Amino acid sequence: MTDFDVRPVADDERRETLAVLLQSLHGKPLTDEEWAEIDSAWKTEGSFAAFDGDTPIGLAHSFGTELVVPGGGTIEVAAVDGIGVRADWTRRGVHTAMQHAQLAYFAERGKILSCLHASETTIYGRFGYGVGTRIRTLRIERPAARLREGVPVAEGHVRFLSPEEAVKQGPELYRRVGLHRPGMLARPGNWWPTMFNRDAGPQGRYRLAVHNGHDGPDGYVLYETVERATLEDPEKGALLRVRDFHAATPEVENALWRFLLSVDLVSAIHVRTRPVDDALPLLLNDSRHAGTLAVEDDLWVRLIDVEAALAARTYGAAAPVVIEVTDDQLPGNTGRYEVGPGGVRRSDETAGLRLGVDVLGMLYLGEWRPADLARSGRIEVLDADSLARADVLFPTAVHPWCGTPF
Ligand SMILES: CC(=O)SCCNC(=O)CCNC(=O)[C@H](O)C(C)(C)COP(=O)(O)OP(=O)(O)OC[C@H]1O[C@@H](n2cnc3c(N)ncnc32)[C@H](O)[C@@H]1OP(=O)(O)O
Repeated sequence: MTDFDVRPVADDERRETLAVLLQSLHGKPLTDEEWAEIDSAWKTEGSFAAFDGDTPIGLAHSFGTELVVPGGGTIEVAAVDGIGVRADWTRRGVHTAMQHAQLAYFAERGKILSCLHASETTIYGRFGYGVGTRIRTLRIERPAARLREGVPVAEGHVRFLSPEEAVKQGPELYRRVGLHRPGMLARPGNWWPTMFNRDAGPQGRYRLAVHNGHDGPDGYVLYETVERATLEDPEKGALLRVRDFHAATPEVENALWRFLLSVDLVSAIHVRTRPVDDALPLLLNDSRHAGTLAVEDDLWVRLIDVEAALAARTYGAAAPVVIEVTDDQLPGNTGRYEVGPGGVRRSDETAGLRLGVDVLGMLYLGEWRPADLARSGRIEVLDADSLARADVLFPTAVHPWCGTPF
């Protein structure tokens, strides 16, 4: 018997449930003006809230979008963009109840996968989520860092867009960049007012620098500068912090790095959300000018329909393996699957590897080598040759990367 209820969020409960989420993240409720900006974009589809009587005490919010899988195909997914429980209600099963309702809903609606960025790594594993992609945080020392001679740089020029132009042109810019890595997400219409316009729009702190090539805009970087001068060091240049950085080709990316490195009165550049295999250190005159501050978990992946998800991606050239998957929350996923370049099917054969659905989420986009997950006890190896084949089948040539905050 619980002393709270969990149910879908009604239209007229959107603002008060969002206030609970913001409070759980130590934010303030939105002003009328701020709410007006996102009102029509903050939908309720796939969102559940917990109530004590009529009072909201927790929210699990999501929106629908598409995700690129290895091989370049896209699948329909739910992006869980906000989970929070009021601090005086935590550790009483509120989140667990909202998760169960939300996962069951995703399964009923035929979602193949759900994904999220986690505030803490200890929260989501128990619900079947695993670390599907990671990010690398880079810090670049200026003014010493510059591009090496011979680095291929796209022809074109970089121009700022005004906040009004940025808000209008953001969606088209992202579309032109294209979804070119596993792990990238399409950004639906409601993503822009809630995530991008807030930073790049008229009240935002960020500048949008767009690279224009022969065929028009083909990359952009959204950044802010933070003053670092102090009484003791009045000449210290600002910190340039990158928020969103996308380019259609490596050459355009290099052109945008060249631009960032050229901004005057900047002592360091900080960029948190780069792919693990980001090429920047290799582009510089001295690779030590780009230090890696961290490699962290980024997109957490939860397979909702294991068979459909496995069938949607491609695999490396090796003979198939049979894996045995366990999923306590969505037991229909529990079973054995034969996985290989020729396709995926349910199987009655003996399994070579045994793993939980959370670990399958780690393998799914290609970020991890199965051998590393076996060494850490996450995969049970029943047949060593299956593990060797899985090491060829699952990892991708480039690291998967999301690149979209939500
Ligand atoms: C996608 C995103 O939005 S990421 C943002 C997530 N939200 C936040 O970080 C906001 C602040 N935190 C919160 O709102 C809450 O603490 C939540 C949502 C993380 C957890 O909500 P709760 O209602 O307390 O979770 P619930 O009571 O269902 O606990 C489930 C289990 O997870 C554990 N757990 C929950 N939160 C944490 C945590 N932060 N660290 C470690 N364990 C945790 C609980 O101990 C419990 O374990 P048990 O079943 O073995 O006792």
